[in-house]
Amino acid sequence: MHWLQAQLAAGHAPSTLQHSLVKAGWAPHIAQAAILACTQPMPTSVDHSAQPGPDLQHSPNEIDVGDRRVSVLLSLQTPRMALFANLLSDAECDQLIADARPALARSKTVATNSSAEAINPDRTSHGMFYTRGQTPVVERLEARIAQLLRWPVENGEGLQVLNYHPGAQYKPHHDYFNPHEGGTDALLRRGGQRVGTLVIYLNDVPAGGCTFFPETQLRIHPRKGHAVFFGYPRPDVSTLTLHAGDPVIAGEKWIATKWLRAREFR
Ligand SMILES: O=C(O)CCC(=O)C(=O)O
Ligand SMILES: [Fe+2]
Repeated sequence: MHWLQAQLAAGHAPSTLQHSLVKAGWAPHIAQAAILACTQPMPTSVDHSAQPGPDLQHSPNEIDVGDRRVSVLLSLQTPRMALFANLLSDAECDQLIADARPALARSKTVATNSSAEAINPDRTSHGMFYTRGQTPVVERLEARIAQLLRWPVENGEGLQVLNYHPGAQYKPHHDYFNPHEGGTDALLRRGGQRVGTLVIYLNDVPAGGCTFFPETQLRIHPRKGHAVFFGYPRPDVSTLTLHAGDPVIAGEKWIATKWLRAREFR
């Protein structure tokens, strides 16, 4: 830590230092966590006001996430949202799809009335979950997300990959667990509420397949390597985070979704 602090103080870029640590044999997420600890105050579980999100205080147009620079294309206060480009390279998107393909099954969503997984007719895509750090690309991506959204890797659910064919969609929903439904208590035991979502686009969709926010009439058009973040500090409709996956009209849509929990997700 002292060495890192000295290097940073001497003006070495966090991304350069991270490369050095990884070259020296550090796991990418450990290297990134060490640099994060030296450069940014980490939210802790005792800080109940902390929320995930990018640091946009000084209107940066790019954010250093360790091993690349992510562009900020759009940001909004309410709903709390940001659109990013260059989170992943084309090759990384392709790799995530290739590794997910064999594991695809009919998508399931968590039915909060039973806390069991069930086929959900509102979601006509196919999907799978990676475990945290399951592949090198997943590990790299999770480290970038932690830096980009200033939220610990451990608070993230495993990355979910969804594949939509023409006609497939995800009807309007909230990602937080409804506090008034019976199964929610059991879900909250694994890491508390969901407090933010990052939808990552893994391919270009010729037509349709936007992520749509009906309350603001905002549409995010999918673009390979881009990602949209939205945060919801309360599990409440006032966050204006109702959203949907529009039906795909032509081609296919592939996304990876990272849900962030209030606490460590186990
Ligand atoms: O398909 C989309 O664009 C949205 C996906 C989504 O809402 C989710 O994965 O929670
Ligand atoms: Fe969602």
